[in-house]
Amino acid sequence: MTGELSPIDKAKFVAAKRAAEMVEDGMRVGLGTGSTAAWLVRCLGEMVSRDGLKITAVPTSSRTAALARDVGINVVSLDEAKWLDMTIDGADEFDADLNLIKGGGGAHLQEKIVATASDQMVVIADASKSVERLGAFPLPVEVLPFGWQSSQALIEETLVSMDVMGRTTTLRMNGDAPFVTDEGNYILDLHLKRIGNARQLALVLNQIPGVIENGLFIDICDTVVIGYGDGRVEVRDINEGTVEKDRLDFAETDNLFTDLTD
Ligand SMILES: O=C[C@H](O)[C@H](O)[C@H](O)COP(=O)(O)O
Repeated sequence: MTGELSPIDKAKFVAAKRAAEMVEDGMRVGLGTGSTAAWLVRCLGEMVSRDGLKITAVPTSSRTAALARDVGINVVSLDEAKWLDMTIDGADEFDADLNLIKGGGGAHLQEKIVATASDQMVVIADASKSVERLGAFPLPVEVLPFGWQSSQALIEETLVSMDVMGRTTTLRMNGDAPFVTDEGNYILDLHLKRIGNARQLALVLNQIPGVIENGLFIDICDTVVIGYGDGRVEVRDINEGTVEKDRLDFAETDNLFTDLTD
């Protein structure tokens, strides 16, 4: 029962459930990665099996693909789908302009490709992801394993030249070995504290040899659905501002997803 969920899980769940309502029959939908996106996949799976919703989905990671198949969603590659009506994904941070940091789960490369191949990107997040200025969450940068230390040195030089507050970078680990992305690359996490000019940093980082993609999503997200621990949901649109506030009818919900793990 959702009543047994922690407030943070309930917040993620209600955001995902509200976003799932935006999906219409026949849509081609990009499915994000992470604990919040996993709730969405479960919600959509329920709508497919219970209500006969017909969608074609493009997952943004092997984890999401496995979960989507598991819950009965029709999964295709992005090249098969070609273009998507909507992508729904989580985020590690979002600011007032709906710019994002993503990649906490190391999936931001596929996520950015899928989101930018979509008419609309909807982010689902609990309220703790809302920030005034991006950067408290370490910025993930996917790098080629070949010469990754040279790429790291160049990234650190770039941070100094841009006068960024924090300049520490760390190789993401998975136990004793480097964390490896779905594409076989490494992740460097940039501990910046506060990013002054996120737009410029996003462009500059991607110029560095060996850098595949950074986790800044600038001007990509259209809508954020924010969930709260008491079941409230808020919807913010990039053009119209807050379009829905304090909706509480998600407070008591179905007996769904008790065993969700990500
Ligand atoms: O690489 C992972 C993704 O960008 C996630 O969407 C992001 O880290 C948010 O994940 P979660 O919903 O688990 O906080």
